[in-house]
Amino acid sequence: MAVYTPVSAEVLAEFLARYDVGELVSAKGIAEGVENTNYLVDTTTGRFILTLYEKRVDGGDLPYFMALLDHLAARGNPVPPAIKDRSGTAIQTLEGRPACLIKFLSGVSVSHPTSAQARAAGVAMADMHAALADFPETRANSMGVETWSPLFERCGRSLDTIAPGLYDDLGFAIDRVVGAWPQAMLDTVTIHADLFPDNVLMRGDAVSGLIDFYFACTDLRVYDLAIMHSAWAFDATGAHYDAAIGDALTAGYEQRFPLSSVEQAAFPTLASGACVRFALSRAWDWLNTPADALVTRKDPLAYVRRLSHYAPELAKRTR
Ligand SMILES: Nc1ncnc2c1ncn2[C@@H]1O[C@H](COP(=O)(O)OP(=O)(O)O)[C@@H](O)[C@H]1O
Ligand SMILES: N[C@@H](CCOP(=O)(O)O)C(=O)O
Repeated sequence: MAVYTPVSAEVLAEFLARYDVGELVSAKGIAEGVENTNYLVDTTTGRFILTLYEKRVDGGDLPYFMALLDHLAARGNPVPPAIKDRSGTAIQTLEGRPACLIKFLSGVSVSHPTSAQARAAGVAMADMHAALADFPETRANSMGVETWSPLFERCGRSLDTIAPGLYDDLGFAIDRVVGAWPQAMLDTVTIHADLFPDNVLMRGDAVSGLIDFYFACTDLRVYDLAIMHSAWAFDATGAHYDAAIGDALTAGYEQRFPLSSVEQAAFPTLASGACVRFALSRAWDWLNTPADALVTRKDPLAYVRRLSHYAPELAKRTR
């Protein structure tokens, strides 16, 4: 579930009165998602998403995210900008939380993408990177390479309660990946940094929406592709790589941004970095979310296992 902050019909109707969006017809909490509270809101003029930003999104970052969405939407990318109220304000406060009313995009996120869908998603990422070439704002990656060792140490030996030996194995992988990180050799641009299948809406084989930009930041362009590749091209256990999906995704991306030999050589390190980054954030959540919480915890080991594909030399230390 992802309704951390309840909003009553009365409070929502009053909130919507700030906008030219008609009157409230219905509102339902959206179960998908883990970070924020999301409601599907129907009014007499249309459908919207109401998002209340919970603890992981810093309200101070919202102007950056909203400027990014406006920039992409203005260039024809299928992203949902925030709706502005009558005074031109997009970022509001509701029930003590930062909140935005957001354009609803049709489509569904697919659990098991086909090659055609993976290819279309790769094209959509490339289109997004092209459109962001002249986006002037920057934001440091809050889950970037320099944050991994500190987060790892904060998890500490408790990692071994997730799987025996995980502290040593993940520590070994982090040292190797951080030591090989190709920061200075590659383009740094604005990236999505979390373009998992659940953040891509599709209608058939066409991408109808890219959502959830709340990790967007300034980082290596091909790292964004590596994150996407690691998220799309494996089964849920992380043990089985699907080359058809991985290849289709990359081929779609390369229609616009063919990978240079330097980028190709760096790709396994970038993808291993993605494995480390998501293994760590999932492990932190695993250790800090009560087992009976309403949020479904995501399996950190599914990301540790992916390392065996990208970095076989680390495989003997990972499971
Ligand atoms: N603009 C949108 N249009 C349509 N559906 C959306 C939109 N934004 C979010 N959703 C729906 O809400 C769900 C959760 O959104 P998401 O941004 O991924 O939440 P979280 O940040 O909590 O992970 C998505 O899986 C999707 O079903
Ligand atoms: N994609 C991340 C978690 C971030 O959750 P999201 O619902 O905001 O995409 C993961 O799978 O670990």
